[in-house]
Amino acid sequence: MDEPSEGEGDAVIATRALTKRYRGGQLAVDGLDLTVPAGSVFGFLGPNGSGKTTTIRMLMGLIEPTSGTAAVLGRPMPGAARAVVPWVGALIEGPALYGHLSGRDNLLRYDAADPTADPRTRRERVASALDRVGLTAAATKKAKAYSLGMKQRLGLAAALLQPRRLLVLDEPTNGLDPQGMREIRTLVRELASDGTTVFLSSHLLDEIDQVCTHAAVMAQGRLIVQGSVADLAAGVRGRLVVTTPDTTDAARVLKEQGAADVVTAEDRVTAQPPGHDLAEVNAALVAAGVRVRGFGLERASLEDAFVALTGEGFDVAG
Ligand SMILES: Nc1ncnc2c1ncn2[C@@H]1O[C@H](COP(=O)(O)OP(=O)(O)OP(=O)(O)O)[C@@H](O)[C@H]1O
Repeated sequence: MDEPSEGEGDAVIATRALTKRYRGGQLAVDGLDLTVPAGSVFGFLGPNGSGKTTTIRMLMGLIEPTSGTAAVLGRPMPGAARAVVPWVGALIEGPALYGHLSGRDNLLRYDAADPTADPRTRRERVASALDRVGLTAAATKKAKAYSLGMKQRLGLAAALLQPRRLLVLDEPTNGLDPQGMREIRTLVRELASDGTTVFLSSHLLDEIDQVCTHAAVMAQGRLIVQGSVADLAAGVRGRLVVTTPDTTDAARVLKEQGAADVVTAEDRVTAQPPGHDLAEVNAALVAAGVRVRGFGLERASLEDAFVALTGEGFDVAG
C-alpha cells in the first residue's frame, strides 16, 4: 500500500467545519477547523465534555462526521481509513490488555493480530517496542501486576510495533500519579524527537505547557484558539511579581494602580499588570513605603494566554 502523503502546508491533520451531532441531538463538535503541523507535539486541550474524544474518533474513522471534512496524513477520513490507519498509532481510552499474560506476551499477541506483521521478525519488534517504553526489565511480569503507568506504557508499546507517522493519545496521563505522568511526558518528548507527530488530548493546561509545541483549546465543542505554544503566550504579558515583606500594602497599591487578579502568597504578590508604565507602578510601591525586594514580569504561560483570550480561568469540571 502506498504511503499516504502529507497534505498542503505539511498538515498531518486538517479539518474543515468538522461537526458531529449525536443522535440524541447533542452537538459535540461544532464547525472545527484544526491544523496539526508535521513534527509537532500538538496538545488538544479542553475540559471534560468539550468534544475532544468525539473529534479523535472522527479523525480515526471510528465515527462519521455529521458534516465537514477531516484529512489525516493528507487523505480524507473516514474514506481513506484503510490506507491511513496503519501509519497511525493510537491510544484511546486506555489499552485493552490481558491481565493474565505478561507484558511481552500481550505484545506478541497484539502483533500476531496484525495481518501485515511478518511473524519471522515478531520477537525483535516486540523487544524493541518494550525497550522504547522502558519495560524490558518488566517484560515477563503479568500485566495485571503492572502499575497504571506501566499499563499505559505497554499500550504505547503496542502502538509502536509498526513505524508510525502520527501518534494519537487520548488523555494519556489520566489517572496516573506524578511519577507515572513524568514517565509518559518524557516518552512523548522522545517519540517526538524522532520526528513522529504526536497529537495528545488533555484537560490539564500545565501538561500541555510542558510537552507541547502547539496547542488547540476547545470549549463546548468549539475551537477557541490554536497555534504554537510560543505564539499563544507571546501576545500576552506575563504576571507582575513583587517580592516584599510588606505584602498587604503592596497588594493595596497594586490594586490602586489598576492591576487585576492580585494574589498574595508568602512574600510575593502577583497580579495581571496594568496597562501603564511599570516604572510608575514600582515608584508608587516605593512611595507608599513598600520595601521592594524584587519586581518583574514572569514569562507568560499558556494559562495566562488562556485567561487573556477568554477573560476567564481555565476551570475544569471533574
Ligand atoms: N455516543 C454519544 N452519544 C451522545 N452524546 C455523546 C456521545 N459521546 C459523547 N457525547 C456528548 O458529546 C459531548 C462531547 O463529549 P466528548 O466525549 O467528545 O468530550 P471530551 O472533551 O472528550 O470529554 P471527556 O474528556 O470527558 O471524554 C458531551 O456533552 C458528551 O456527553
